[in-house]
Parts: sequence; C-alpha cells; structure tokens
Amino acid sequence: MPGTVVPHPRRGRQGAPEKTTGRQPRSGHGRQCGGCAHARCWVHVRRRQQHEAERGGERATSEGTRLGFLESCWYTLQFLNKQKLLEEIGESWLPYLTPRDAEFHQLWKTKYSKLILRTSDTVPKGLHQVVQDAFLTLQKHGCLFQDLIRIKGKDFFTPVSRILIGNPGCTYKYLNTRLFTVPWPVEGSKIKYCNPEMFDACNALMKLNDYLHNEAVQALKEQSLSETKETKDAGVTNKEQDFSTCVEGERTILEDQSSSYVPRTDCINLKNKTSYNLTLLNYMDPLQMLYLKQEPYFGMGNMAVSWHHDENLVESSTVAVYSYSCKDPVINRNQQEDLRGRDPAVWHVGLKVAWDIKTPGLALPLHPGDCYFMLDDLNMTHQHCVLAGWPPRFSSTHRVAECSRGTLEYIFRQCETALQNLQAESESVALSLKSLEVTIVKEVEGIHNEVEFEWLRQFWFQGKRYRKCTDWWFEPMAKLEEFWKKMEIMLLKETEEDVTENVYCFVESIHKFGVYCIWDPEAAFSHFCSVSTMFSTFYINQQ
Ligand SMILES: O=C(O)CCC(=O)C(=O)O
Ligand SMILES: [Fe+2]
Repeated sequence: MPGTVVPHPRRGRQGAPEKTTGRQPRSGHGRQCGGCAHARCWVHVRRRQQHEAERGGERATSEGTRLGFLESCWYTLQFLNKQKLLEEIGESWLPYLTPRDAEFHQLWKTKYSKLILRTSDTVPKGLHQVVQDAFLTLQKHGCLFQDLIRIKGKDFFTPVSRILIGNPGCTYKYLNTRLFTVPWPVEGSKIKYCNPEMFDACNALMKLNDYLHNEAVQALKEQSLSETKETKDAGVTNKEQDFSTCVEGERTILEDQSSSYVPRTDCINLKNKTSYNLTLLNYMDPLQMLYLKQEPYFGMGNMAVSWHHDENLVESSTVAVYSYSCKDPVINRNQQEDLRGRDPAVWHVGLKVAWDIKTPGLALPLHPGDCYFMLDDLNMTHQHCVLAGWPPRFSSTHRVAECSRGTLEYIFRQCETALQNLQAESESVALSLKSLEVTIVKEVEGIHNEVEFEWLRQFWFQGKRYRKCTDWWFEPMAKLEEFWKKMEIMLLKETEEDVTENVYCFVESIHKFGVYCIWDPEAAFSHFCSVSTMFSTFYINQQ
C-alpha cells in the first residue's frame, strides 16, 4: 500500500505553496538503483536549494544554483566592465550632446540613426487626450507600483512605479520579476474591469498600441528605404525590391508601392518585430523622491531609470515609447540657453553605445506627448536611460515581449504534459503515476518547479495589486494551484519510491560490504560510503 500523502496547507503570508515532506517508506522494491541515482540526486539538490532559499527568506528561482551561478558570472562581468569604464573615465565626464550642441543632429544621424522621434504635434489630438486620461485614471485608482527587482542577488524597489497592460494571459519578466498583464480588451475577450474608467484606460492604451505599431512599421520602412538609397548612391547593387505587396490579413500594410516594394519575408519580419503584445507603464514624480541616482558617466544629472538594455524582447524588435511629462517647463529652457549640458527641468531619454567611451552620448529632450522609437537592434547595440526633469511624468513603453514561456496558454500546456503521467485509480481517489522513468519524472519536476516559482510565487509575491484593475488572473491562478497540488502528490510518490530504494540499497550495500570485504576492502569502503552518503543526504533533505 502506498503511504498516505497529506499535502501541506498553503503558506499563509504570500499564499505560495510550501513543499511537503514525504518520509513514508513503503515495503517492496522497485527499480535498480544504478539507473535512478542521477534522478535522485537531481531531486535532492533541487529540494535542498529550495529549502535554503526559503530559509533565507529569498524568492528562489526555478533554475536553482545553475542559473544563480551563470547569473552571478554575468553580473560580475558587467560589474567589471563598468569598473573598467569608470576607471578609464577617471575624474572627468565623458562628452554627450543635446540639441543645444551644433553637432547634435550629425551625431544622431550617424551613431544613433535607429532612434526615431515623433513629436507630439504628429500624434492625433484625440489619442493624446484618451491616453493622458488613462494615465491619470490608473494613478487615481492606485494601480501603479514600485517593483521589487533583483540585481546582483540584491533586492531593490524601482524608483518608477509601474503597471503592465497587454494581451490577456501574457506576462513579462524583467530583473527577475514576472509581471502579469492587466488585460486590454482585445476583440472577443470577456474582461470584467473594476469600473468603467478602468475599461476606458486599458482600451486607450490598446489604441495607442495600434497607433505605435503602425508608426513603427512606417519608420522601419522609411529607414530601410533610406538605407537602400544610401547603398545605391554608394554604387552597391542592393537586393531586388520588386516583390509582391505585403499583406497583413486582408489589409495591405505597406502601401507605398510607387517607390518600391518590400520583400514578403521582410514584411513578415517587420510585422513580427512591431506587433506589441504589451506595454509597461512608468510613472515618477521627482519631487516625491528623496534621492535619485546620478548619471555616472556623462554627468547627465538625475536618473529615473538607470542605463540598461530592455530584456526579454523578441530579437531586434522595436520598442515604442509615449512620453507624457505633466507640464512643459518652457521658461526654464530659455533661461538656461547659455548653459551646457541637458536642461535639468526637462525629461530626456539618454542613449549611449554599449561599452564604448569614444562615441559621445546623446540626451534627447522629451516634451509632453512626444513618442520615440528604438528600431531594430538599437536596444542591443546601445543602452538607454531616463533622465528626470522636474514635473511628474508617465510613459508607456510598448514591447514585443518574448513570451514563448510566458503565457497562460503555455503554462497550462506544460501542466497538461506533466499530468499525463498521472492516472486516477478507479476504485480509490488515490492518484498514481503511470511511469517512473527518469526522464519523465524529471520533466514533471521541471514543470512543477516552473508552475511554482515562475507563476504562483511570482504572482502572490506581488500581493493583491492585480485586484485593483480586474479579477482576471485569479481564476487561472487557482487552476494552476490545483495543477501544482496534483504534481506535488505525483512527486511525493516518486519520492516514496526513492526512500524505499535508498533503504533497499543501504541494506543491500551492508550485505555487499561484507562480501566485498573478503577480497577488496577499498571497494567495499567506497561503495559503502557512497550509498550511505546518498541515504543520509536523502534523509536530511526530507527533514
Ligand atoms: O520612460 C521611458 O522613456 C523609458 C523607460 C524604460 O526605458 C523602460 O521602462 O525600460
Ligand atoms: Fe528601457
């Protein structure tokens, strides 16, 4: 008879599930120990890591130490790079340009050509209105939160407050925090918002998303045409441009057929790299901040967001940003005409070539309603930061998030795969495993971890923030928790098998020890040690 397995009650504080212990050896013996030794090890190591992480009050990651090690290598490398840069700079600042400098436009054109600005006057007035209302609604209802992020193993709150809005069921992970989209009302979706204003806000951001998508397509097209022209001017034969029109569904998205056609594959790329699935909204009122980090390389002043590359995006996808600083401090700009450097009253986006101290940086002022685009691979080749001005400011940053492992659809599919190894016994409610094969059990463990660490913990860790806008996520989260519980039971069964086998191996080993002793004491000793270590490690891990 299998031992009775009682799942633990969920952990109260974060609602995150707690691991159960399954120390119930059962009689009988199943498999050969050699084949499954690796699997056992893997299970134990993982449980120990998790146990340690929990004891330290940390938010563990599903990948455990392996990822932790790679992560710390990456951070060390970044740290060393940064140190090297700072050393090279010494006491002085690196140069950067603003529109006040004569060479600003030349620098922009040559070194930052994939940064595109669309000033507010090019954006439809009606769109400005609904988007700005949406920002204020979200703020009024307390929907923006400072995120607890993790950098170099340390936790920080972001200076900016944020909310993620986007396709239903989509998530976006940045700096070890997975954010869950407040769904915008895509066609055919049934979303219950907390109030009608919230619907309007999400709808407005979806409209902005469509607008920015079209603008990005246009900008990319223009850019590719200007590149084509430049190569032609330089006398280089470029690829043929006489391809069929580019169609998005029934609609032609690239209509300018008179100048040139864009190849179909390029069209698909273009669409994939501008089809934003979410937007991360930022808000900060500098006057409410006790302290803001100073830009370290160029002396650009207060930073709201430090230098970074946006992570977790589809490769070479465009990022589009709508910027709304609540007042435009025009007077100050005139007063500071003769000063050098950027106007500290005005919000700017700062750009620099990654790990390069030769190319001057760029600080581009952003006035209320301006939009900027980081086209193609600009986000990879360059870093950007946000330089704070004086008024409060919102921004909506539209992204093509790489969410092959970041949607509800995906994680439910994973659960389905894992639960295929579960069979309900007809005469009892007890659940049992169809296969104890190492690869299958390992896969289930992986999925179990993924659900727990990437979804349940991440969701509950952020408290009840998602309730502020809609209850959309609570039903799928409850479902995921059900799946998690089933997997927990499955894995406990596997663990029981482990216990049995360990006991069996241990006993057998003692027996073998006696046999070995006669002709090979060394082998007997090492055999005994390895098995007993395995057994005691297992036992300790089950405490
Ligand atoms: O607010 C902005 O202009 C950009 C913010 C940003 O870089 C980010 O959220 O990743
Ligand atoms: Fe960014």
